[in-house]
Amino acid sequence: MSLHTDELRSRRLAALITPHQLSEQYPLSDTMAETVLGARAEIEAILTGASDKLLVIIGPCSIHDPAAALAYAERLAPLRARYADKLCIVMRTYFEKPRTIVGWKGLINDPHLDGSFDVNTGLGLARKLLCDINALGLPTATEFLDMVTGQYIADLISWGAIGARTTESQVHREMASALSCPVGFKNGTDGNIQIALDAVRAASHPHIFCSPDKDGRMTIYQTDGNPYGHLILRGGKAPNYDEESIRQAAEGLAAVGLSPRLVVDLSHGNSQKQHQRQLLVAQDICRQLRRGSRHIAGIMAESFIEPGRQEVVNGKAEVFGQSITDACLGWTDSEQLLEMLYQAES
Ligand SMILES: O=C[C@H](O)[C@H](O)COP(=O)(O)O
Ligand SMILES: C=C(OP(=O)(O)O)C(=O)O
Repeated sequence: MSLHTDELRSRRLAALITPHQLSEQYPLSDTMAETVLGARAEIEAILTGASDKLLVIIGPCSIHDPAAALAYAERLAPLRARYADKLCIVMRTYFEKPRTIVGWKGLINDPHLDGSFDVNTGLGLARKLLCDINALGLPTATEFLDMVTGQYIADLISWGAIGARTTESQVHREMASALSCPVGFKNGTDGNIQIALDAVRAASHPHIFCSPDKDGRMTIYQTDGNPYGHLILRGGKAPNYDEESIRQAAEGLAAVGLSPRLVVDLSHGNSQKQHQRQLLVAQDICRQLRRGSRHIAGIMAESFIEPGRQEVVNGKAEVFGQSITDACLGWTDSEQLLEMLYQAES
């Protein structure tokens, strides 16, 4: 055969480590597994309404520096314990970023921040960090964006998200139907909630899903369906955290036989990407909680050690503990946010 008709626009860079090889390097210990299984059960009870606790998914927009993320986790872990009677605090550990057009796609894709795309190193850094954080007794949350890389870390994740840009994607719904953790679906970037309601329903069904197995063999999986899919209101062209928007969304869930309990993202479209506005959104949510709202199962916040964001220059992020993607609340505001949520919970 002398003529080639495919692989004309791609070239091999390197072989990918297998999930099994990576988990041999960074194994899931019994302590970590207890953190994961305990948090998943807690979150499931919150989503069904069996528990009155508030789920709080909080942490950086993206992880770019494992040392800074671990320093943040070491601050957050004692607060998870302190507020455990009313809040279920889970750290955002986002390693894959969906981009509106192009941009840095996260620690797994480009761990050195310089376009060298050392994916095997990125996977190792991500898995090691998840082990370290779960070993602190702090559960972790992530967005599942890539169809392959989830297999390397899913055993260490207590809560998953499908993002606004992929909620309508059939393969992401199929992946969610297979995941062992509860999975939230964001409304669309334009504010469309219907696609997320459809996604929760689709993911609750069994599917045939093709994915690499833990040894990297392409495999046909039969999924069971995920009974803990739920809606995340993240705003769109306009915010959707107000009482009326939440009531309408809950009605939409109930109308199709789903639990009318949902998560509100304080950031993204709900804060119109102004990080400080997350506190204003939180005040409104606290007011709704004090008035006895049964629809708000949880919130998500973007928070790091330093407030705001920074640009990466020549592959370097100068400020320790500051986001390189969306701007985040700083630590002092994050502490205030958690105290405010705790006080609002009856
Ligand atoms: O949460 C992060 C961003 O909002 C998301 O990745 C999109 O980013 P972009 O619009 O800067 O590409
Ligand atoms: C990308 C994110 O959110 P969204 O999908 O809502 O834009 C995120 O939470 O990091």
